[in-house]
Amino acid sequence: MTVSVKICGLSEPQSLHAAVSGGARYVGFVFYPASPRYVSPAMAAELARLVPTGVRTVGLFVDPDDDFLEHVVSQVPFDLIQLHGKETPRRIAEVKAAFSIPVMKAIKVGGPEDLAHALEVAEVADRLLFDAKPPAKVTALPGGNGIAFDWTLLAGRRWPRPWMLSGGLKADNVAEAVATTGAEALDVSSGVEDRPGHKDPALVRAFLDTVAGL
Ligand SMILES: O=C(O)c1ccccc1N[C@@H]1O[C@H](COP(=O)(O)O)[C@@H](O)[C@H]1O
Repeated sequence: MTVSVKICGLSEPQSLHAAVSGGARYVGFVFYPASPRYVSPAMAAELARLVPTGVRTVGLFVDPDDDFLEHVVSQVPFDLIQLHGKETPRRIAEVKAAFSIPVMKAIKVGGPEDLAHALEVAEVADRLLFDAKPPAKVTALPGGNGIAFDWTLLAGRRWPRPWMLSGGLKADNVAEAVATTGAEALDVSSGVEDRPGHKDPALVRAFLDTVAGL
């Protein structure tokens, strides 16, 4: 089985190179200002120039308004917009219509009830992304927290859209994550960092090598 990988939160040429040379099929840039992985549109545009044909660029946003999306999208070419906030199906449809770029919507999974919501989202989003819902007591970002969820919730489930698994993935748990969920695409951010917001090229390569060996 070929499992594709998105390395998210890239902000430097070295880690971008490690991602694309190691076989990542997607690279993600974070436009959420409170994130340690935030990149300016100008920096993302420079990095996007280094992305070879065949690797897809993803812009990650959290509840963006149209002005902010326009500001970024006019500078950086994206193959996919990732919405990682509280965007409703209606808002997802608006973003698709306004920017003509496919949308991947993050579903925060805490329990089975969140998966019912995913079916509603799948009516409008082009792709789904399952991430962990941080426990209420934890002060956390809307994503990129290195927290995994109960993967058995996805076991045996089928979805009407292509989907990615994310949340707390790293080289030493990814085999179990894929075996449990059947995921054919993965998204990783903090699991390939040596400190918050800083990708370690060696960890990026180790993750990609592990996935390639599944
Ligand atoms: O990475 C971030 O900083 C981020 C900020 C705001 C929303 C989402 C973010 N990242 C996404 O979160 C998941 C899980 O990441 P991790 O591997 O557990 O660190 C992933 O889909 C990232 O794209």
